Amino acid sequence: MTKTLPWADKNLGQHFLRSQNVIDSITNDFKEEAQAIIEVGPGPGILTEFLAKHELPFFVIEKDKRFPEYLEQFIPSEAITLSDALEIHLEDFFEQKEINNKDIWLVSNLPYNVSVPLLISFIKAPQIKYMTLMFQREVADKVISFMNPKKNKSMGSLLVLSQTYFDVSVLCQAPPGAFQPPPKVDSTVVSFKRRENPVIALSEFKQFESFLRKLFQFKRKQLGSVLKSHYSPEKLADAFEKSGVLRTDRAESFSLEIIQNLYKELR
Ligand SMILES: C[S@@+](CC[C@H](N)C(=O)[O-])C[C@H]1O[C@@H](n2cnc3c(N)ncnc32)[C@H](O)[C@@H]1O
Repeated sequence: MTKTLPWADKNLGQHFLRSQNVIDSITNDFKEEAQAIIEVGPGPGILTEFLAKHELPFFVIEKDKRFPEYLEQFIPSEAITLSDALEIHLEDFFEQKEINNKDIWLVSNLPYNVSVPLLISFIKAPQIKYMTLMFQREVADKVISFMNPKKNKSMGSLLVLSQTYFDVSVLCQAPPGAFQPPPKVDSTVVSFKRRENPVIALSEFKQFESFLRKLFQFKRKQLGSVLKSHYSPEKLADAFEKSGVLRTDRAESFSLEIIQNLYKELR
């Protein structure tokens, strides 16, 4: 960086990366198959500087008006969209930028307060084939923790949605000292690769998400009582039998496969 870092705006979740190891882990996660790159929340351009070295169409979306003057050291002003990423419809955005037919790698050191809704919007955009995302560790645990498919009790919507549509793996951990200013929490970098043939088609995302909302609303309650107001007793009995679950089971302990099967039986 040639310019000194600006002061960090806490309301925008600003913690700038300073660990070269973490910067390298993220930027080295580049896949040769990627045909375009998007960075969300580039800040003053700590990752941008490295990402811009690939000779691919590259666009960034940043909310803070102070940053274009920093980012323009590395990318042309036309590549910078000054906006709230949550308000952007990604598929329209890709079309405007003429990358809607490309396989996109999306990179983001995510602002913690908006990481979950942003992740959902990334999952829904089919052009995004690869992602390298930094999360607060607790959020990363909800995406990836799946140590024992039989005993796991942390099953939830975020894990199901992420892993139905992507293969996910942890790239590295980032302690508070990896950032300036240091956050109060640990962070985790997660790598995502879109599944070519997901068990539930992306076109059913909305319906699947709404099923998961019902399923996990009371995830410690027995399945039979959680779902009884949404489906007829016959339909439920049939779906439970075909998916190999009991009405006394609790959704928090299901495997990904059981949840996908249950959805398919009940849709
Ligand atoms: C954790 S900082 C990361 C900065 C830089 N990429 C880095 O790794 O050091 C998060 C960045 O996201 C930006 N940001 C916060 N909310 C945003 C939103 N809704 N849309 C776009 N950018 C946002 C912040 O201004 C900040 O630049």
